[in-house]
Amino acid sequence: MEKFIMALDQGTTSSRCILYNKKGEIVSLAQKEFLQLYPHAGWVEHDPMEIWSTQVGVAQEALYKIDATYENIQAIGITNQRETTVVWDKHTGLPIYNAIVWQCRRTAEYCDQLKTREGLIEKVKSKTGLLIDAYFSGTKLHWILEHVPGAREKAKNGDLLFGTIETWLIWKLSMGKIHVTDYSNASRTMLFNINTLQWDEEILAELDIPAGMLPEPKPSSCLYGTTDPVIFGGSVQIAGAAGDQQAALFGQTCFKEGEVKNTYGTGCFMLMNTGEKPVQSQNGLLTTIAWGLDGKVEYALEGSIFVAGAAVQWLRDELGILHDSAESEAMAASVTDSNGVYVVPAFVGLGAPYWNPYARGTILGITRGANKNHLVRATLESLAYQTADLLQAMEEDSGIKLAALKVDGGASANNLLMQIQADLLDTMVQRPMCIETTSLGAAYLAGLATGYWKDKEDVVQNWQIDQTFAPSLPQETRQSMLKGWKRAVRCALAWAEE
Ligand SMILES: Nc1ncnc2c1ncn2[C@@H]1O[C@H](COP(=O)(O)OP(=O)(O)O)[C@@H](O)[C@H]1O
Ligand SMILES: O=P(O)(O)OC[C@H](O)CO
Repeated sequence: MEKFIMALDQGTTSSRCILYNKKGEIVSLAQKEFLQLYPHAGWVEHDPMEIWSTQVGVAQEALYKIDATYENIQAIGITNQRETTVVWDKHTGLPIYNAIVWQCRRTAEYCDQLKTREGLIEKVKSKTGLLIDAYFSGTKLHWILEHVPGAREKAKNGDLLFGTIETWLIWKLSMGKIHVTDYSNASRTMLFNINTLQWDEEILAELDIPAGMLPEPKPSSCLYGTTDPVIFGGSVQIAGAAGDQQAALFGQTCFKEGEVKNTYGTGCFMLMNTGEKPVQSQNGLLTTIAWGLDGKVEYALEGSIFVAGAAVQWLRDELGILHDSAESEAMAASVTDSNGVYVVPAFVGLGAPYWNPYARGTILGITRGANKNHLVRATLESLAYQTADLLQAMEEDSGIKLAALKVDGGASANNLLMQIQADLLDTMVQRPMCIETTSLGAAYLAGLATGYWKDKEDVVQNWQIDQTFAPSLPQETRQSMLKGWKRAVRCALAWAEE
């Protein structure tokens, strides 16, 4: 009987299940979008039960589509939107509040307070590799304990559990038996010491978080346990887990130091493998755990952009000028440039390298001739400009001049965007055949733990180029476009300062 690896990819906007064969080819795929909740300006939530029901639903659908059963599945690998925080009652299995999503800014003021505590900024940076920011799980967890009636007391009594999304899914898949996280996800909480690979007691005390509610940290490729037989009709091994951006780095087979990928999804995330040593950024990048595998841990430098494909969704859902995201390509290609229009999609503040939670979205440079096609083009360009900011920071931190950028994620399907990206970076952009590298990475991690693939060399050969985009813009035009972007960003930041 042919065996596959099941990758569960729980993203910000949809839950996906993909079954992979040995060649890393997709044999079945099912996907379901779920509700985005915006209870206040700058707040973002998901319903954890909807995350679970869509995720288990697409898993069953992916099996059903090819007439497969649990017996065809060698192992499950999970990858997930990171930082998003769930707290649930361990007796009832019910969340006590909605999941607070990574994009949510509700704890920005609390972060400002934390930053005034003596030595805490430096401590957080050296221990966790992160900055103090509302992006990470720690302050979201603190918010739930402070604001949900009775939560703090229940947590002290040991009745509540915390998890990022992979933890929540593993707990649900095992019907409450397994409470674990992997190192890559743990490294996004601002509570995890990336040097000792343990929850950091000093930071837990600063944020008043009881250690008893935290999951057990484990490598990203190992046997966590099995699913409860009720879910798929029989038990399946759960053997891989990683945050989606680290999983994409793995799926792109960036196994060597200095290799970089950029993923264009809801947000946009550039990661560079820095090997077995954590590298501290001087330019607003994060130090994070790439994965724990083969008894060791590897690290990455990361640039995080909060709004990328989400800006295209905004054109579709809030402005109604697109029917679907893919239409952005034809509309943007119908004009030769953005006609001087700049969009800074700082809808939830700005991430790397600016780290300003109060910045807000701006549209600049509008003249009477500007039309909706220019606006769409300027929005696509904003993804490429933000990426250019990251690459500059990464090259300065690492001292490495990139020869080519490997890309993936939903919006990397947009050829015009990829061409604009190559032009603005003045660097080759390489798109692989499989742009579902996030789920592929999770599949590899699970497959390596269970002997489906032998070793990393066994999967490298699966990576194949679909298209390369070469830079073709005159230097003068490029420099003037980048200069305009910097001015536009200053305006978005100035709004915050007012
Ligand atoms: N052809 C396209 N052009 C521009 N943006 C696109 C295109 N296809 C998808 N997107 C954007 O990519 C995002 C979806 O990518 P995906 O990798 O599935 O994201 P996530 O994992 O964050 O849910 C959406 O925000 C969507 O607007
Ligand atoms: O849902 P994505 O793919 O945009 O990824 C979200 C990131 O994990 C947030 O850190």
